[in-house]
Amino acid sequence: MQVDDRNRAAGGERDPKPGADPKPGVDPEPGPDSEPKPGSGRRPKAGGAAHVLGREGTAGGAILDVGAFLARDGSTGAPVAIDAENPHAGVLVGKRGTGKSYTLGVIAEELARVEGVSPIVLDPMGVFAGLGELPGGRVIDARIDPATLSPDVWPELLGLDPTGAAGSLLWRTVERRQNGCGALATASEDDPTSIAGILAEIETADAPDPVKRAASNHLRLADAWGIFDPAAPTMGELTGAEATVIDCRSLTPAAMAAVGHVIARGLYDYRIERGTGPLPWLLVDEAHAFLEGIGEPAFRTLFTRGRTPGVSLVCATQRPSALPDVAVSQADLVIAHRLTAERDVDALRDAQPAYLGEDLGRVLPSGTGEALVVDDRTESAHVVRVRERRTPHGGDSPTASGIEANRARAARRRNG
Ligand SMILES: Nc1ncnc2c1ncn2[C@@H]1O[C@H](COP(=O)(O)OP(=O)(O)OP(=O)(O)O)[C@@H](O)[C@H]1O
Repeated sequence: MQVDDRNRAAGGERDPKPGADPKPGVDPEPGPDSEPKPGSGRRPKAGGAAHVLGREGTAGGAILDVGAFLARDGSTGAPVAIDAENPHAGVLVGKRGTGKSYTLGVIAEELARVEGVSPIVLDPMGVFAGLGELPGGRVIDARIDPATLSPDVWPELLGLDPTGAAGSLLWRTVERRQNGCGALATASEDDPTSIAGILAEIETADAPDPVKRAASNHLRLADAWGIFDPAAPTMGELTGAEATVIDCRSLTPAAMAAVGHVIARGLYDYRIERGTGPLPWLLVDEAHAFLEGIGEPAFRTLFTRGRTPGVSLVCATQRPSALPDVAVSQADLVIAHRLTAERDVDALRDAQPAYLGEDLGRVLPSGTGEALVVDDRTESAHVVRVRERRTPHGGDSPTASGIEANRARAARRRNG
């Protein structure tokens, strides 16, 4: 492991990175990263950032100001930034209350200021609403177009065995309708891919009544999640905004997996097909909730191949052991707040053995807002203090009125 000991070596005994400034304190000479790119209104200036994580050398380009190096005595040193010029895959971990959501919010704020990128936040707790105050920022309800779910994922999404009678009836029905060759596909006044259209098609299917009933009941239950909407924003619309928060409060676990699947897969496919427009950064809080079921393979793809077409991903979770094995091992940026559960420390260390040593549990910083950042590009690790938010952070304890608002929101979803 190579540890940049400019303020505090994460690994203690390990060698500092060759060529790194061995003196604790502020790097006196900000590199060329401090030059803003000409002609870019939103592009943040580096403002003397001494160290850019996720970027080799001193090449210029967009950066995200996230905080400052943290010294052993608790003082802060040179500014620390994250590269935003290139796509990245990151994981952000830490036990409850250590600052994961807050740090994710800092990254989103910074991305919203960068020209040519578009942050999209999956917000399961409603703590990112403050980002809607950013110029061009918006908070939208979680909605997905049923047509964007391929026929094979429907049985699993609805908890049906794809090889069982009801699961395969559903699969075949969705397939026929998406191909425009269902019996009612053209007769229905509804969008042929709507839930109502699929239900109507199942009614006319040549299948035993109990099988049709089972498929229809599961479909109606899913409809009550309130997320299916043929007019849901397209990936082009999502990536066209300065910053988008997708409000996923009150969604069931299956609905979260569906939203995660559609957004993660959709952004990847969109970039593969179009290859133009702002580069999406998908920021996912409580990521383990979205990576269940049908969500998992879509995120796995983003972790392993997302950077090639230009999709960045940052997944925050208090349970790194619940992420797919590729998540931490493929991440080129690991931001670790305090972790105490042995299995979570192990998951982190096992996936990044080259950088994180046996004493990882001991060297993770303990203060709120402090994090160990592992940078795969420069093969180094640093302890940083994350800067304060510019927009309100909504991570406060739940209040009775907040819970009531959640209930009302869930009811609105159910009633369309
Ligand atoms: N960098 C920071 N600067 C100042 N305050 C911070 C910072 N990071 C976190 N905090 C404070 O700590 C609180 C908890 O942070 P946060 O909500 O991000 O925790 P979390 O790790 O996401 O917790 P949970 O897992 O419960 O969602 C915040 O409400 C904020 O007040």
